[in-house]
Amino acid sequence: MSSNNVITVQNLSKCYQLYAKPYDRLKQSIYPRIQEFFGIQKKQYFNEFWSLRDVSFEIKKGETVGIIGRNGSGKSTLLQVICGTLSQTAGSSKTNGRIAALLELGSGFNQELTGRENIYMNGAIMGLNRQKIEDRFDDIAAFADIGLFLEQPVKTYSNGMFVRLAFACNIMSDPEIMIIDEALSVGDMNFHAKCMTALMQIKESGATILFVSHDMGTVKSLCSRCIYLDNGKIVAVGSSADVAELYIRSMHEAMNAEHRKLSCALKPFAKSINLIEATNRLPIIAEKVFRVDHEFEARVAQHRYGTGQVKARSVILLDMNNEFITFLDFNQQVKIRVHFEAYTEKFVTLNVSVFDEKKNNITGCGFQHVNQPYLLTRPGGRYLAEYIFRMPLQEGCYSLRINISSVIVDNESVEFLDLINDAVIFHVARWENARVWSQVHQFAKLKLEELQ
Ligand SMILES: Nc1ncnc2c1ncn2[C@@H]1O[C@H](COP(=O)(O)OP(=O)(O)OP(=O)(O)O)[C@@H](O)[C@H]1O
Repeated sequence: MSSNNVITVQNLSKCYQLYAKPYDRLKQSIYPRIQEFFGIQKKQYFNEFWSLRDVSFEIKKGETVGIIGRNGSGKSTLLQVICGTLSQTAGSSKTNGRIAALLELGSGFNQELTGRENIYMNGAIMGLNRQKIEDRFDDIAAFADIGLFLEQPVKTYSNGMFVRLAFACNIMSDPEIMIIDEALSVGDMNFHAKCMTALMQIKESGATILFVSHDMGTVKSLCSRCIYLDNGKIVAVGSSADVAELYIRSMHEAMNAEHRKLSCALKPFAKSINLIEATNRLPIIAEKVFRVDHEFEARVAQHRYGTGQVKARSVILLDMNNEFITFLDFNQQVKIRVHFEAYTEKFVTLNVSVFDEKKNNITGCGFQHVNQPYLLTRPGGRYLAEYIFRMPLQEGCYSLRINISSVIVDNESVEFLDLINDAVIFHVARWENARVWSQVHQFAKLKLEELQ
C-alpha cells in the first residue's frame, strides 16, 4: 500500500450462498464431501449471489469519500469488509490507521449494559485508558444528549438515541479513519446538524472519512470524491458533484420507467386532475415568435434526459432590457425564458433551479411557487414560460437546471419529461457593499438599541 493511502481495496468480491430451502443448507454441508469421497463430481445446493464484484479503489489520507448507490448495491457490505466485520470471498482490503466505525444499528454496543458502561467499554476497545475516557466522558454525554437514558441499558434505546451515543463515542476517540453507514439519517434534524459540524471538524483535523448516504446534498457538501456502486460493481468514481449527478440521473430514469409501468393504475387520478383543471389551457398569442435554438439543443444533448414528451427548445437568461446576459451583478434581476414544445397531452409544471459549482441546489422556483396551476399541454402545443428572478448570490459560477415534469401525485411524485442540467451557465459578481457570507444573501432588517 502506498504510504499516502489509508484504505486500499483490490479486486474485492463478496459472494453469499442463497439456499432455496433450509434443507439445501444441510445437503450442502454433507453431500459434497460424500461425492468427493466417491470421486463423483461435486454438486452445489445453493445459488451464488455476488454482493460485491471486483471492486478496487484507493483512498488517500485526509480524503472524504462518499459511497452511493441504490438499495442493495453493496455499500454496507463494502464498509463491513473494510472494517473487518465481514470476510471477503476474493480480493483484499487494507487499512492504515485507527478506525471508528458506525455501521448497522446495534453493532459495537453491548445491549445489556447501560449507555455509561458502553462508553467505557467502547473507549477501552478504541485503545483509550480509563483516565482518558473519564476526561472525555462529559463531552461524550453532552454530545449524545440522551438525558437519563445514559443510565439505562442500551436495549431500551430508540434508533435515534442509539446513533447519538454511538456517534458521540466515535468522534471522541480521535479516529484516523471514520466510517459511517447511513447512520445520520436516523437522527433528528438537530442531531444531524451537530454531526455535520463534528464531521467537518474531523475532516479539518486531517482524518479520512468514508461515508455512505442516500442524501446527495450531504454527500456533495461533505465529500470531495464519490464512489458509485450498482449491483456490487463500481459504476463511477470521481468528483462528488459529477458522480452524484450521474446517480440522480439514473434514479430519475428508473423512476420514469416505474411510472410508465404504473400509468394504468394511475389513470383514475389523471382523470380527477382533468376535471379540476380542464380549463387550464392558455390563450394562443400569435404575435410572439416561438424560438428553437439548435445550438442550445446540441450543447445540452449530453446533459438532458426524460421521456421527451414535452421538450424545452430554447432556454435563455436575459436582463430586464431583454439582452442576453451571463455576467450578473450581485442581486441583479433577470428573466429566465424557456420556449417549450409538447408532443402529447400532459399536466406539466416547469421548474427552474439554480445550482452552484459543486452542484448544490441553491434556489429555484416551480409553477406551484407562483400559484400557476399545472398546464395541460396539447400535442403540437408551443409555449413560453418566463420566470423573473433576483440573484442575491455569493460571487461565483452557477448553472440553471430546467425540469419539465408531469405530475403523478400532487407535490409528491413526478415523471421527468425533460430535465436539462447546465441549461445556462452564469457568473455572479462580488457585491461591492460587503462580503457575502452565505450562498444566498438575506436582505434583513436590523433593529439595534442600547437598553438600560
Ligand atoms: N447475509 C446475507 N446473505 C445473503 N445476501 C446478503 C446478505 N447480506 C447482504 N446481502 C445482499 O447483498 C446485497 C448488498 O447488500 P448491502 O446491504 O451491502 O446493500 P446496500 O447498498 O448497503 O443497501 P441499502 O442502501 O439498502 O443499505 C443485497 O442484495 C443484499 O440482499
